[in-house]
Amino acid sequence: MGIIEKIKEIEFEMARTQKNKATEYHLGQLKAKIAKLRTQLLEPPKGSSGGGDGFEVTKFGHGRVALIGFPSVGKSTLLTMLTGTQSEAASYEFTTLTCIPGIIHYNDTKIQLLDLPGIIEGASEGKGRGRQVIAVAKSSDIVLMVLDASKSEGHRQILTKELEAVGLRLNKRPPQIYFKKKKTGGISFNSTMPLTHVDEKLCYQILHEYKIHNAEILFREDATVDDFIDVIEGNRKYMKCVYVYNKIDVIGIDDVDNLARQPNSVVISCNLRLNFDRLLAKMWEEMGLVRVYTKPQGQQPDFGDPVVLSVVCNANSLYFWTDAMFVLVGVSSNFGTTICVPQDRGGCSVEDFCNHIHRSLVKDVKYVLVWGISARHYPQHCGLAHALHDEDVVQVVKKKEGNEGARGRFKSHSDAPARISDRQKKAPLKQ
Ligand SMILES: Nc1nc2c(ncn2[C@@H]2O[C@H](COP(=O)(O)OP(=O)(O)OP(=O)(O)O)[C@@H](O)[C@H]2O)c(=O)[nH]1
Ligand SMILES: [K+]
Ligand SMILES: [Mg+2]
Repeated sequence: MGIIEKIKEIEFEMARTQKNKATEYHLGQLKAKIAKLRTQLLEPPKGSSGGGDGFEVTKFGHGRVALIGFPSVGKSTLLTMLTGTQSEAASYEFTTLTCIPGIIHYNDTKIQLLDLPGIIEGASEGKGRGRQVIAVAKSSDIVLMVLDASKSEGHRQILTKELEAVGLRLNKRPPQIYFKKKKTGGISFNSTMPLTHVDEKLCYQILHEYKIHNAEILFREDATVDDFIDVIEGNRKYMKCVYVYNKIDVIGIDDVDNLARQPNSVVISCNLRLNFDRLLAKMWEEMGLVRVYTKPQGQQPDFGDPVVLSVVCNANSLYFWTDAMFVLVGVSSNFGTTICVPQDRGGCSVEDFCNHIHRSLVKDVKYVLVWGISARHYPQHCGLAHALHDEDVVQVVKKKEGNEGARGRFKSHSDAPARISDRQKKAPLKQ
């Protein structure tokens, strides 16, 4: 029996199992079994070099955005309109058969937009070109899920399920569960709050399914079985997704209004060129790009040529959320728990900025001067760990130079008010 048949069989068993306290452990185990099989499915077949007829497109620009959707929802039309790169569009399904890249110029940055073939239900199991399309989605910074506003809302759920089946988690942050495999010592299970979805026994059973007998586990939130399995699998990718409802020219205003109010959604019409500004602004916001302007001593920065950093980690580590719900660096959220910040926080520290300019720069840096939202006063004297904000201006002071004038100059700023006033914000950057 193939992997897909095995998954189908377990799904069937789950569907006919009643959900109650008595079957909870059994269902949990079945979920773990499916997760293991899905991971197997993702491994390239033995003997292949892993790739082959994929859509390898070289990364370009400061970020990558993939257009994912059912056939004929208007992905190619949208790519052509936003980037000027021609991608064939037609009224029949599967017009696009490969990956077509285009470039969006936005806020002084270049963003690579990828048009892809339509995907259909079963894509995660290899239907159509689903697997290749999903691989491209995974290589992107965010996904624009393009939907036909005149079609059923169910399409969004089907696509989300397909992407989840291959380990993508859309608009979710990683579960706050600490998990570490050990060589000896058995299982130590703890939680910082009462758990309502799982208990110790259920977690033991799932660990048993994975043949894990020694591990340290700490639940820092009231997570579910699925969250726990995600943490054990460790290969999940947490991505932002914007739902783009196209073709609003063919539906009524009440329906448009409804769709526009859904979270993370933007309504557009390619035919009428409607709401592209909003779409681009939303895309930009979700990408979490940080533009930093380099200021040579005694000169104005070049505001047309930023160093572009990203606060969104591609790995499973920390995900910075722009939503008000989750607070940036390690402060408490409105769940009353502390969001822990792993060692490798995003990529927007002064150190990341220096590495962007030149690998060897970091060791020569004495400190940097920062103007902008991340600075408490202007200019703030910052070390390598300081987290930069979009549109900050940075002047690097190297070790040799630092001993001379700069320190004295910094002192004169030390009695500046701790908060930035509007007047200060507008003040010219002298230094
Ligand atoms: N009414 C309306 N039709 C649109 C709109 N945008 C695109 N279309 C039409 O929808 C059809 C499909 O457009 P495509 O851009 O080829 O769609 P696609 O998603 O790239 O399709 P595949 O490549 O086949 O997956 C074309 O006939 C377009 O003219 C829109 O905003 N309104
Ligand atoms: K089409
Ligand atoms: Mg197309």
